[in-house]
Amino acid sequence: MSRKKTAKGKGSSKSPKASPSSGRTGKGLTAAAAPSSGLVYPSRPSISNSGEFYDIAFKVMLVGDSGVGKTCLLVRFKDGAFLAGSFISTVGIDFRIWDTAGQERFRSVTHAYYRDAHALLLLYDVTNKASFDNIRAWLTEIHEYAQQDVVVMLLGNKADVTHDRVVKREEGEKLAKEFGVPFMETSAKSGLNVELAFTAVARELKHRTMKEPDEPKFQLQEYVDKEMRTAGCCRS
Ligand SMILES: Nc1nc2c(ncn2[C@@H]2O[C@H](COP(=O)(O)OP(=O)(O)OP(=O)(O)O)[C@@H](O)[C@H]2O)c(=O)[nH]1
Ligand SMILES: [Mg+2]
Repeated sequence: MSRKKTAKGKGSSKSPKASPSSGRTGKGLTAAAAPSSGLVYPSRPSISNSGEFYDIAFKVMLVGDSGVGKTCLLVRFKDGAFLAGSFISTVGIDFRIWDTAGQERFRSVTHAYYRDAHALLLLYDVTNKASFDNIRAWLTEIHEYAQQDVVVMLLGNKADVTHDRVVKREEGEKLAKEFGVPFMETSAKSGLNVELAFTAVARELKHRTMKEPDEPKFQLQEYVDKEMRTAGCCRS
């Protein structure tokens, strides 16, 4: 999603806007506090941990009930690792990665961060029916607090679990269709579709930003389905 610049780069040629803060979530996705125009043109290029520069930054957030695996999904994407064992619930907001807390008591804090988010990855846990049932409430909340054109993708996480699964993939697909959002199942444990979830959102955001007026819209769900077919990974 980000266009790399050389270390000598001085930001975009378009009029620069100061970005209050920025942080890298990994692999080309840059999370930043962004103006509501949708694009971030930092006064100086964002620099990643690996020393690469980017001149476009998007703010992507992970949301969903406590325990659905938001932190694990991000850690898997960023570090390629799985946080097994004890569950350390996120407190408030993790600024490093724009990972939000799912617990109700932090909701007022996380609302404040929706406003300038460009994309939201909305997670439920396929082994937790309540987390799936709460998706409608999450979508209502997103509608209320986020930008109208925010990119939302629904993710059914913990797809690696078989015996304790209580939400079928078809149910996730149906709900996503009802709300007109793209959907896929993921697993922070096995890595299933994790990279794809982030890159698909990144492609959508980049396409929106770069697209010529007469160019057709990027079809996120089509892209995801095609990628999954190519990988031969997840459709039964
Ligand atoms: N089997 C399996 N377990 C997972 C997966 N993702 C997360 N978990 C487990 O689920 C628990 C909760 O994961 P977290 O990532 O901390 O959940 P969270 O959504 O960040 O929770 P809050 O920070 O409270 O909002 C942990 O014990 C993880 O090990 C997954 O894909 N598969
Ligand atoms: Mg967390």
